[in-house]
Formats: sequence, C-alpha cells, structure tokens
Amino acid sequence: MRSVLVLNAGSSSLKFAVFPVAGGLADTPSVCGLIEGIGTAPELALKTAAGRSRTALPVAAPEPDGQHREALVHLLGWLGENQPGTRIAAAGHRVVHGGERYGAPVALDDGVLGDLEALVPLAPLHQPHHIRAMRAVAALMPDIGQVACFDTAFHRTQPPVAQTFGLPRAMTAEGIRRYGFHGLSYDNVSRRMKRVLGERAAGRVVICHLGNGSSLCALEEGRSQASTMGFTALDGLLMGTRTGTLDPGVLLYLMQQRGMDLHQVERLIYKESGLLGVSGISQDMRVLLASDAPEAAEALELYCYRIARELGSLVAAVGGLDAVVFTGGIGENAAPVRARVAELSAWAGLRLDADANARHAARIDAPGSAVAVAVVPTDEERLIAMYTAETLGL
Ligand SMILES: Nc1ncnc2c1ncn2[C@@H]1O[C@H](COP(=O)(O)OP(=O)(O)O)[C@@H](O)[C@H]1O
Ligand SMILES: CC(=O)OP(=O)(O)O
Ligand SMILES: [Mg+2]
Repeated sequence: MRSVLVLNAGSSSLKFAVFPVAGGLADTPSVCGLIEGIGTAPELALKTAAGRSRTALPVAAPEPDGQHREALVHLLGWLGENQPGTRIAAAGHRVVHGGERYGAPVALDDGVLGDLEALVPLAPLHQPHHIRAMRAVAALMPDIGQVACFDTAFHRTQPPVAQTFGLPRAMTAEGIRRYGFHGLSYDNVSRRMKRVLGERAAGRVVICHLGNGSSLCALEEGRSQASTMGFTALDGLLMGTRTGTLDPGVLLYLMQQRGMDLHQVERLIYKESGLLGVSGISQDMRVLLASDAPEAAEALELYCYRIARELGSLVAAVGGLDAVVFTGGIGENAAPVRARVAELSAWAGLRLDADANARHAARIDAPGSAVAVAVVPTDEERLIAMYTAETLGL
C-alpha cells in the first residue's frame, strides 16, 4: 500500500510512523516505533496491530552519519520483510528550526537542505539529526519526495511584541528574535482540543507541552500568541537536561571567572542541567517520581514552580485564561506534575478533580473550576503525514 514514512530524528533516536495514503490518509499508522540507543546499543522498538516488540540492531559504522543511515536501512529492511504490502511513496520530517524563511511545510531540495544546515547552530540538539535522516532517505530512496515540517511555523501568528528581544533593532531585523518551538505538537493539539473543550477552545488557552523538551504556548482562536521558548529551544521552562530561562549574566560569569569555553557552556546548558542537573539522579520523570531522594523532590518542585510562573506570564500575555491543556510524555502521564501545577495556579482559577487527574481523563477540572483543564495526547506524526501528503499532492 502507498504510504508516507514520518521521521522524527533525535540525537540518539529515530522515531517513525508509517501512514497508508491510498484512498485518503489513514487516521492511525500501520506501524510506528523508534530506534533508540543509536551510537551506543541500538534497539528497534515497534508498535503494530499485533503488539509490541524490541529487537537489538547490529550497527557497525563508527560515525553518527553512518549509524543513522544503518538505522534507516534496518528500518526499511524490517518494513520490507514484515509489512510486505507497504510502498513508501514519500517521507515527512519533523524539523525543529525553520528560521525566518520557513513558515509552512516545504518539499525538500538542495537549496532547502542548505538553508536547514545553516540553522544547525540554533538547534544543535536536533537539527543535525534531521538533516542526517534526510540525507539517508535521499541515498536509500532517491525517487521519493521528502517534506520538511517545522516546529517554528505555528508561532508565526504571534504579534511582534511577543517575538522581539530587547536588542538593537538591527539585530531583530537580522532574525535574532523569539521563534518558539513544539509547533507541530501545538498545531495538532489545537485542532483536536475542541472535542474536549467545546467553545472554550476558541478562547484564551495555554497548552503545556511537557516532554523531554518542555514549553508552554498561549493561544487565542487556536492561534499562537506567545510561547516560553525563544530563539532556541533552551528558553523558558526547566527541561530534562536544559536549564530553561537563565540570567545571561551567569554565562558571562562562567566564561569570565571560571574560564569555561563555548563548548563547555553549551554542554552545561543543553545537556547537564534541568531535571538531571538539579536532581543529580536522572532526566527521566518516571525515575524522579519513583525516587525517595530529597534531590528528586527538589527537582520536581522546581519543574512545577517554573511551569506555574510561566503560566502566569502567558495569562498576562493574552489577558485571561479559559482553559489549560496538558500534553507530551509528562503532560499526558504524570498526574502528580499536573496536580502540583494546578495547585500553584489556583489563583488563576484552576481546580482539579483528583480522581479524573489520576485516571488521566480527557477533562480533569473539578466541577465549578473557573478554568477548564484537559489532557490531550499529542500526535505530531499524523500531522506531519498530513502536511507531507498535502505538500506533494498525494
Ligand atoms: N507514565 C509516565 N509517567 C511519568 N512520566 C512519563 C511517563 N511516560 C513518559 N514520561 C516522561 O515523559 C518524558 C518524555 O516525553 P516525550 O514527550 O516522549 O519526550 P520527547 O518527545 O521530547 O523525547 C520523560 O521524562 C518520561 O519520563
Ligand atoms: C523543540 C524541542 O525541545 O523538542 P524536544 O522536546 O523533542 O526535545
Ligand atoms: Mg517530543
């Protein structure tokens, strides 16, 4: 069956989903999963109608480009053997940074690839891996079309005041401004939240995308008005390994007084901080929630406190609050995080139904809560498949 292959390539993982397109785009993928541990001990984890499985993958190439290509070769080989009817007609990619130029999905060519490469310094944790996956697909399946779908695109509707730093205006004109990320997730959730929120979906809504990377987005009439992430995916909330908002004076201090160089600072703020750095235990929310260590509790409290403070800032940006939506691996699954954020945001009118929250129900606000609170699982892959099929006219 003609299908779209959706790829979301990260530093050590390749998430994928295959959506049949014959007779219209399927709602659910025929198969999805991820290859994780690329660079260490790669494993293919799959979800199909038949159930779940995990298989270790032999990978020989020493360098990351080669390993990503091998991971893709394994995936395509596996699809050929186990989903024999599947014919990949196109590939759609999640791309974290689209810069100033890309406000909508785009068919890939050498010019676009060059532009995306120029944005690598703005998203070092993500962008190089997307480009590797695109090159690997081009080498292995030269005849299929590829589409890049951008995390930044959804935020184009923000007013200039929400996009501007207090820098000299020439720098703003050069594109040094707030872009915002997780846009594919916000786009997808905003399309589906009406079912759960009714009329409030068109009001002032804050979506909390809480995953390994975490951010908030304030929407009005389903359009992005402000977000906690800025020029890069470092800004805003505390994350798995990223600091979130940090007084820039700390960076000057570390470089001037401690002699840290650029690479050390980059590693510190992207990879060694956040939940991992504060707890000293793990970046994984499941591990922290299960831990009795006071350091884990401190990291959790800081994570929730930062969300609640930023939520207050977004309420100010849109002048009120009608609904809050939780999504992402943490937002969808970590009831204690939702409970604590709601408790700290009681002033804004949030009150949770403890049982509904514990069950991860679609609506978790208590009767009489001034603000509606919902849990809406995000599905970035389905949206990428849709944009890919639309862009290529499949
Ligand atoms: N059942 C769960 N309870 C609590 N946290 C969870 C659960 N499942 C996943 N998570 C957390 O979700 C986070 C990953 O979120 P995800 O959206 O998959 O991240 P990303 O897409 O950025 O890799 C991890 O911190 C993980 O611990
Ligand atoms: C933009 C971003 O932070 O993405 P992720 O959550 O996948 O790391
Ligand atoms: Mg994610």
